[in-house]
Amino acid sequence: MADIPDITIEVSNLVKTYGSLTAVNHLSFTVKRGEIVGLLGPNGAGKSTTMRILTGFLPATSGSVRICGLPVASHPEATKRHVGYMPENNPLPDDMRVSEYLWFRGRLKEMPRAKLRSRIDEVLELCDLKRNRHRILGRLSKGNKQRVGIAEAILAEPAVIIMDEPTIGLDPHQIIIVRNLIASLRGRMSVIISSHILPEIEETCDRVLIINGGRIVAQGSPADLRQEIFGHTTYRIELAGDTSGLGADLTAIDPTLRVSNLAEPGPDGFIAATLMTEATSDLGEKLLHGLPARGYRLRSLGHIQPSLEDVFLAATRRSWDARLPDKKPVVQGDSRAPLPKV
Ligand SMILES: Nc1ncnc2c1ncn2[C@@H]1O[C@H](COP(=O)(O)OP(=O)(O)OP(=O)(O)O)[C@@H](O)[C@H]1O
Repeated sequence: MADIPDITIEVSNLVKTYGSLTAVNHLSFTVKRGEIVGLLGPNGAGKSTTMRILTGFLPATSGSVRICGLPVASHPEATKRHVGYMPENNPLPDDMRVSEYLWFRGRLKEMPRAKLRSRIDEVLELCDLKRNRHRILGRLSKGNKQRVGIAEAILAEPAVIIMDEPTIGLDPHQIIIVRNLIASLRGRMSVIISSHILPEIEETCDRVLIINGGRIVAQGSPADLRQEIFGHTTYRIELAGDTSGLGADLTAIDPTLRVSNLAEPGPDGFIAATLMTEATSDLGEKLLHGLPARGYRLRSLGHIQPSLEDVFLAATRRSWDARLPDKKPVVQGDSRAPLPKV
């Protein structure tokens, strides 16, 4: 891996038009060596088009893509060697056996025979396919077929793996297996996956790019995105005691804490309260110590995070709002979508 640069994917001002439709609209981003990046977007956002340009299967209208420092447009063959690609609904030849297919694909990738034999054993092990190695592809379950697709993508140990909807149509058990498999590539290969299954992106990816209308509308780690889109964290607590000074007590615990909702006391005297903070650090421990120290009885404390789904919906809605022609120009810092209830 010594010859693999720190930045494995560089996308700069990428544009792809189909006739009058702009599917990818001045997209720019980079991916680091060993990083797992999720591409999220509604249907037609431009995810598959972007992935196909990255893999050299589709020419860009303008802009550039570099894979391991090489421009894809002028070095299509050399860059393909650095990329393992699993397209959406990965088509496999129904009449081949698993190991036969991997052998065939490895030879197409010009892997030396001696190395290929042991590498096939390795990827079969990694993808939990050993007991299926002699089975006919057409008779495999959907989950096993997806794993064969991943095995093929990682076979030649490329620096970059691109997977379009790798868990589409899988049952929850198979999703966990494929998710773990992708996570096992962290640090070794740069991985871009597109998915509609948001919890999966959240669990697997270091960073998320949210795409809408061919543009990036938000990016960052799931935690950064929550902060950027919602700008606050919410805690729900149940406490008993005199709450007339709760606001001041919370400020003493952390100046960013405030009460956003206080319910009526229940028959047992406990009150449910919702607290908000703009702090980026977790204040759970401060609350657990600080409230009893100020005379409150604390029965429960929960940390309510907006899900990545909330972030995704808010980010795409924000971009749609910003593009509406009858809207006032969007001022920086004023572009947030109405906050979903969290
Ligand atoms: N070959 C093509 N010719 C014309 N238009 C196309 C072509 N391929 C894609 N498009 C259009 O480009 C836009 C982006 O499509 P793309 O498949 O990249 O989106 P996507 O984000 O992958 O969507 P999905 O999640 O539904 O697969 C869509 O409006 C689509 O209809």
